[in-house]
Amino acid sequence: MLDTIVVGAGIAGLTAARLLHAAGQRVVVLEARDRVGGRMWTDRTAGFSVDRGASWIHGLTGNPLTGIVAELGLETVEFTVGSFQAGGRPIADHDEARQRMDEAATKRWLDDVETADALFQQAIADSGDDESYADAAERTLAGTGWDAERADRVRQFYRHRTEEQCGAEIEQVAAHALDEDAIEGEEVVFPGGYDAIPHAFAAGLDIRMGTTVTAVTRSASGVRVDTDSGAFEAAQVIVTVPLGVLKAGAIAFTPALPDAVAGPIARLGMGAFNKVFLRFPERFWPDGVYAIRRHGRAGVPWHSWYDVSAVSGRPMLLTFAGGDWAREIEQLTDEEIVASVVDALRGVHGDAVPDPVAHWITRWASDPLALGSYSYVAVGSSHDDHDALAEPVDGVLHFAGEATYGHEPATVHGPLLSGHRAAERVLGTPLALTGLTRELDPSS
Ligand SMILES: Cc1cc2nc3c(=O)[nH]c(=O)nc-3n(C[C@H](O)[C@H](O)[C@H](O)COP(=O)(O)OP(=O)(O)OC[C@H]3O[C@@H](n4cnc5c(N)ncnc54)[C@H](O)[C@@H]3O)c2cc1C
Repeated sequence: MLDTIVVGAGIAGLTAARLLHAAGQRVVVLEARDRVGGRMWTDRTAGFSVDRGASWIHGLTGNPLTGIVAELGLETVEFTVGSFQAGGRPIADHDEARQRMDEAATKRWLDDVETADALFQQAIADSGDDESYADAAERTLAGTGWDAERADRVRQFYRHRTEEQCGAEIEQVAAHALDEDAIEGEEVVFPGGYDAIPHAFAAGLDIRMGTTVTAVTRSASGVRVDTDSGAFEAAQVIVTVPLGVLKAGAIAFTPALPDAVAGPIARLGMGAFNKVFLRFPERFWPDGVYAIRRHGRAGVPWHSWYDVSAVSGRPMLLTFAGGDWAREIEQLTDEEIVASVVDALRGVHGDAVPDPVAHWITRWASDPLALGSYSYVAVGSSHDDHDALAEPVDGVLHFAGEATYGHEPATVHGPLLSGHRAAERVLGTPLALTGLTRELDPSS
């Protein structure tokens, strides 16, 4: 019998499997896809890297990924988005009439965001668990005494914040959802592709690709894991599939999961966030800005385009769709999506925008092995629900992965740390995180 089965070869599963293997356990990883990395997925079909899932290390300071990247010798490029902060990097802002805002107008807007954010923190602190981010935002804006147009610009900024950070509409997200989102400092991306990390972690592990888990049964002697290609037995199992997969009931748990775990699965939200990369024959946007942004009215999609030329070495822009819009575009064809993005860009830059020569579009919400992009604290849930989801069940079933790490959900380092925590619980002993990149002895 195996010591531990790990379900899912994303960063959480691979971290857990690697630490357990290094500790001498017999471990098998069951992965439904034909690749490792899960939501870390680099597309290299065009001869350069396009990260369809995670791109950024958010906050290098105190981040376990920082040391891992150094040990693996991976190339990075500094590209600080500041977790959707308003200021910082030079952004070419455009007003509702699509005119480039001058320095004074941009500063006025940034000052407004800063003023509102200070009030917003208090409004959030005063909010109960059943109140939404939208409720707190409206209370804040009402307190500013601003006219409708001025308040609406900041309102749209808040909407975009939850769409991008949570993959959800502002009304769906709990007022306290972003309380723990305090990632500061420099951020980097990977010209060679972020999935170099999961590929390095996978080396030396027994990973059964193309193996879809359908059921997990607990018994006095351990666990039985049924898949579409046979059953596996082990003393313990770590399940790292995305929250969307758990919510859909794609894996049958017997006996049924206790409320302490089933409750968080039901209460937490699974957001949708998609990327659209467009490669152009030449640059048409100004040098020295890291994004083009237009201030829109409610319901107007495509508002920010990030210059990712430094990553690919080609003239490329990246834009995002989050929340309802992310789910809507998944029903459109690639051609319809590209036309819609280009139309919005031409609204800003006019005929200077040539037809793109290539595009990459993600559809994470309809991917059956993700069913969304990342989790968020929905109205009625709390940050504690993330960690409650990881509480061991009957001492043999553990959950890990993005949605189980309350301190840093929706990141890469959060699930990495959740895999570390699960491995420690399986062994019942503290484990050093160092050594994740060390070569594994395949004979052990
Ligand atoms: C578009 C997008 C952009 C992002 N950007 C960033 C970013 O810039 N920075 C950042 O830090 N984070 C980012 N994230 C979040 C980050 O990618 C994820 O939080 C992280 O990769 C999740 O790792 P995980 O191991 O928890 O899950 P996953 O990577 O999803 O791994 C779970 C694995 O389980 C497998 N699986 C599912 N069902 C089954 C089954 N029934 N049987 C067997 N296997 C199964 C899946 O195929 C998958 O490989 C982004 C995510 C998305 C989608």
